[in-house]
Amino acid sequence: MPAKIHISANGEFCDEDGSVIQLRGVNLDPSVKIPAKPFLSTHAPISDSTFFDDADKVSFINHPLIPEDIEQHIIRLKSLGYNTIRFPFTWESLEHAGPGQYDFDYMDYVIEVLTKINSAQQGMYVYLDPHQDVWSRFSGGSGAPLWTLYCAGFQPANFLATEAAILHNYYIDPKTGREVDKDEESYLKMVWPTNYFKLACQTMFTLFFGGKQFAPKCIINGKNIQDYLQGKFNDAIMALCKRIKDKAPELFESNCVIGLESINEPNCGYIGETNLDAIPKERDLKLGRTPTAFQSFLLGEGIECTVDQYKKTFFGFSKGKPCTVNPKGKKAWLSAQERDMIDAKYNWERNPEWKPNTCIWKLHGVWETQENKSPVLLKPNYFSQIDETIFINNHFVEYYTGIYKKFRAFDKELFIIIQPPVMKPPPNLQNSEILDNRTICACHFYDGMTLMYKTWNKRIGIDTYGLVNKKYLNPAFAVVLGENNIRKCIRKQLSEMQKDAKAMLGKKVPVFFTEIGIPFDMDDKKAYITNDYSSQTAALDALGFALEGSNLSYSLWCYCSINSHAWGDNWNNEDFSIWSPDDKPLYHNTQSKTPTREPSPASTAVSVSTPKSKSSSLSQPPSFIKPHGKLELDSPSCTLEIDLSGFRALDAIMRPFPIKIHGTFEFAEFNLHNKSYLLKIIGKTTPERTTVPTYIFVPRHHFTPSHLSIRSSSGHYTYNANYQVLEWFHESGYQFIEICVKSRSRCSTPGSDDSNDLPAECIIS
Ligand SMILES: CC(C)CCC[C@@H](C)[C@H]1CC[C@H]2[C@@H]3CC=C4C[C@@H](O[C@@H]5O[C@H](CO)[C@@H](O)[C@H](O)[C@H]5O)CC[C@]4(C)[C@H]3CC[C@]12C
Repeated sequence: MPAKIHISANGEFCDEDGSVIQLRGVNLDPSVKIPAKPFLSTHAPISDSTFFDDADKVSFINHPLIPEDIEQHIIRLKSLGYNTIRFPFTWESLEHAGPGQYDFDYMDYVIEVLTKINSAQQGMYVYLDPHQDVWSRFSGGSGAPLWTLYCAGFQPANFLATEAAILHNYYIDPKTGREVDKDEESYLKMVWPTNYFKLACQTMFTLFFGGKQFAPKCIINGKNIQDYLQGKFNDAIMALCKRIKDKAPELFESNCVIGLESINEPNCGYIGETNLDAIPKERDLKLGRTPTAFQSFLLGEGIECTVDQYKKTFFGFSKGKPCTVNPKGKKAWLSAQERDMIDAKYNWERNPEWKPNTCIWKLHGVWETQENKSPVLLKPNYFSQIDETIFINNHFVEYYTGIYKKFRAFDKELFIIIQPPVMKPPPNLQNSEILDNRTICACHFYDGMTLMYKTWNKRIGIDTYGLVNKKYLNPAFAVVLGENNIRKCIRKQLSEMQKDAKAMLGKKVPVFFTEIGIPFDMDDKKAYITNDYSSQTAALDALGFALEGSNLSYSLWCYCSINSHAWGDNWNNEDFSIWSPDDKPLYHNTQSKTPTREPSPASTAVSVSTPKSKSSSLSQPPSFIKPHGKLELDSPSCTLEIDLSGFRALDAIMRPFPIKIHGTFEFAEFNLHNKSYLLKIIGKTTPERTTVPTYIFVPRHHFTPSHLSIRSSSGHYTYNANYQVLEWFHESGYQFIEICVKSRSRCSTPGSDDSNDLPAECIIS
């Protein structure tokens, strides 16, 4: 069983003896964003009202995985040395039928999936992610059930006409099943996040986090809508956790399920907007038709508006021709009759002041209409706050306190992972009662250029984190030139994110990149025809380089079991999966060796030692080959079966890393081009000669066992090729190890500045 994960005084993941460990893996998987029955990907056209009428009858069973296939997927992930899975699920999957009406069959299916993950060889660490994107499927993303939008008084069937949200589904021609692809009418690449600035999503997040302050009239069943929604959301998450504990307590006891993350990518909605009559200057993302907040209120009430339109150009987003949107009499709000029916169905009783068929922001006096006059924005600064940190330190903290308390009442030892808004620092919680020693901070990182342009630009890069956090007086200063500088800039961004998080939460809180990834459909999907994934490999290598430089734990976005070249991850045209059934032939085409589903021959296990080092008390015979047996390693990073088929950009995904350091981490770098790996650590001081090694994942894919060449500052090693694990028994204090392949006379890892004081090189023969 995997060892229990502890946290060191410096906020690193470690075992009970303080040996530093790294959590590495994927988000498994994005198919949880869409129902499985009926299969409703975002490229299912909406041709009639069943999309909405039957939303309470869907089932998510079989998303993320078909139970029979689980072991094979887990073996594949373990083949990369991965030990951890971020397990997204949606509120909708648990409570689609109506408030408090849980889908226990789905919960039991989740338990089945987790149990199978746990029993696949040494299992995997799993943490749960209540996932959302732009609130829900019905507002262009994933997450919340349809009834939450009804609860706010919305009529989602009219979001298309009022442009309250942009849904991929509306861009599919029901006759052909293909995407409409006519310039301004097409669904633009990465347009879905613009929903964060549209009426539906922005209102929902404002109500969820700040309903009591900004929408006091929105009272439902005696509660402000903020408390109502947060209560239902938290209860649904806890219902799943409790069901797991009741039905399969071993999943917690055996360290399979290790924790829960707070809501994915929380968003401030309108909170903090200073002028509802303008597009905020600080908004980095402007694409397609872009109404101001006030214009979106008007459109929501069926009033025609002429709105700005933005295009992506070489220089970022630039304004094009304005465009007139005419909702043709439709409103984004439920009519009196519709709302009566909905309220009767869900047993809702609303505050009589809450008028139907009316924008709730009009109801709260933000704007008004008078007969024969143009609508007037009365309070352009209604959501304005004294400074930008108000949302994170107040509204977000209030929400987080709710889930924290419920989760801690349920369990004191599991991790709780706090996730601030994307690319922003967390709240200042030092000395707060809601920060404990089993808390982790989640960060997400996406490189703006790679994400928006879907290409790996080796010449020009952007300090995305710096840009988003307004660290530059002029955005032009965020530009970096040349691939090396771009790589270093990404590394600096991740390390700054870690530093900023620790400045807010304290150094004892580990930072975990629970999402990081790249689009694979780069360069207009060229790789799917040419099989040349070099752009994707370079982009992923840059992320790997950045992460390993600080020994950061991470979960790549994503592994999608139903990925296809045609529709990517089956959601909003995204294609972030590191694996695709459509790429299964790739491995055979590009590799000389075929994947093994069996242990490799024993003769590939080799063991070498360095010559006695200057200060060494660990002198060993110059070299020996130890017949290897089972590895004494309680990490899920080990597998005897290896299956690499279907991975894309495998060279960059498959990386050496320290599974467990007998000591603490100093530095690491994997050089993909010359296949060399350098690790620097501070070995633990132990009174006796140490018998505890540092375990390093050394993938055979890069390091052919018969050609391994290793040198280090001290100690000896045993390479177990079956498990792809190197055991390095070293001395205490500053230590390094360099691993490369034998063709070169010496290892020459960039970043290594030790070349002069190295002991004699040791090469395995
Ligand atoms: C020169 C460039 C054009 C400058 C770009 C500046 C901005 C437009 C971008 C800077 C930061 C970007 C945001 C970073 C992170 C995001 C989160 C992401 O959601 C998660 O990612 C997965 C892949 O998209 C998704 O499937 C998961 O479900 C999500 O959890 C969505 C995009 C974005 C908001 C991104 C948008 C563009 C920037 C603001």
